[in-house]
Amino acid sequence: MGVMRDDGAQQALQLLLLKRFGMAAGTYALALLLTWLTVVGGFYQAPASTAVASGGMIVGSQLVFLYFFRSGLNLRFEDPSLTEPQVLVGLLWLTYFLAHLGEARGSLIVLYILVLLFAAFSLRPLVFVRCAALAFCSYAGLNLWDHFNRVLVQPKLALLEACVLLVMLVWMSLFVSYLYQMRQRMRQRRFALQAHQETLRGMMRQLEDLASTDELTGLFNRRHFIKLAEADIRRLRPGHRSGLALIDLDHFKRINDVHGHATGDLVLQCFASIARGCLREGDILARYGGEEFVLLLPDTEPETFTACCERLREAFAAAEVPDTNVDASQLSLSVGMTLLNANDDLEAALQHADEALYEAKRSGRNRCQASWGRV
Ligand SMILES: Nc1nc2c(ncn2[C@@H]2O[C@H](COP(=O)(O)OP(=O)(O)OP(=O)(O)O)[C@@H](O)[C@H]2O)c(=O)[nH]1
Repeated sequence: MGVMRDDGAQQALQLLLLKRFGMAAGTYALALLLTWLTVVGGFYQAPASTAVASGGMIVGSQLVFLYFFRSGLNLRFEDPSLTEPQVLVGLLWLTYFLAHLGEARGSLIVLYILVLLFAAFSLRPLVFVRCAALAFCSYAGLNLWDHFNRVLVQPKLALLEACVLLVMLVWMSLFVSYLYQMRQRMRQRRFALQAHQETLRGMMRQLEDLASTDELTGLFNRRHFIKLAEADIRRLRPGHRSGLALIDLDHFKRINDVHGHATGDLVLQCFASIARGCLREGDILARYGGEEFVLLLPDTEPETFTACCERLREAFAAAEVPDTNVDASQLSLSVGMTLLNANDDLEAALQHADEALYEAKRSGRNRCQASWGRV
C-alpha cells in the first residue's frame, strides 16, 4: 500500500518536473527566435553557421535533460528537478550568445533574470546566490575580455549595464531569501498541522473504541453489535446463512447474592475470556446487557453453529473463575439460536433467538435451543 502511494507520488512529481522542463524548453525556443532576430538585424557578429551550430547544441543539451527526466535518472540526484544544472547550462548558453552580440549585448541582460527566475522558487538562497554570481561574472567577464582586446566601443555604457545587472541580481537574491523563509515557515506549519491531524485521528479512534466497547468485558456493546449484524445481513448472499445466538448466564443473580457484585463482575469477565477462546476471527460476540450476550457467526451452517454454541456452553460449565470461591458447579449458561438469511429483519431474528432462549431456560437451563425445527 505504502509502495503504491510512493509510486503515485513519484509519478506526480515526475509529471510536474516534466511540465517545468517543458516551460524551460519553450523559453529556449523563444531565445532561439531572438538569436535569429539578431542575425537578421545584423547584430550577430559571427557567421550564421555559428548561430545554426549553437542552436543545434542548445537543442542537444535540452534533449539530454529530457532523457534524464523520461528515464527517471533525475530521481537519483538530491534535487530531482535538476534546477541548478539546468540554470547553469542556461547561463552558459546565454553568455555564449551574448559573446557574439557586441554593443547590442546590454539590451539583452534581462535574459539573465529570465533564466534565474526558474531557480527563484526552488533553489536555496545560497545556491541561488552562486548562480547569480556566475551570471554576473560571465557578463562582466565578457565585457572585460572585449575591453582588453580593445573591441569594447563604449566602456562606460558597458560598466553601467554591468551595474544594472548587479543591482537586479542583488535584489533577486534578497527576494529569493525572503521566499525561502516563507517556504520554510509554511513547511513547519504543514508539519504542525499534520501532527494535529494525527492526534485528532488517534482521539477519534479512541472515541470510536469507547463508543463500541463494553467497559467491563471488553466485548462489543449492543449498539455496535446491531451495526455489525445489520452489515452482515446486507452482505449475505442468497442461499447463505449466519448464526445468531442469545446467551444468558444461568442463575446469575444467585452468584451476585452469594458472592457479591464484584465476584459477579469477575464471572462476566471470565465468560468473555472463555468465549473469545472458543470463537474464530470474524465471529462477533457482544454484551447485550446485564448477564446476557449475543453471538453472530457469519456465513455458517446450522450444524457448525450449534457445535460452536455447545462448545461454548461446555467450556463455561467447566470454567474456573480466578480469585473467587465460585466453583464450576455454579456456572452454566443457556443459549437461544436462530439463523439469519439474506434480507432478514434483525429485530425479528433477535425475537426468535429470545424465544428459543426462553425455552432453553424453561426446559431446565444449561442447554442450547435452536429456533429452527421447532413446531
Ligand atoms: N455483577 C454484576 N451483575 C449484574 C450486572 N448486570 C446485571 N447484573 C445482575 O444480573 C442479575 C440477572 O438476574 P436475572 O435476570 O434474575 O437472571 P438470573 O438470575 O441469571 O436467572 P436466569 O436468567 O433465569 O437463569 C441481576 O441480579 C443483575 O443485578 C453487572 O454488570 N455486574
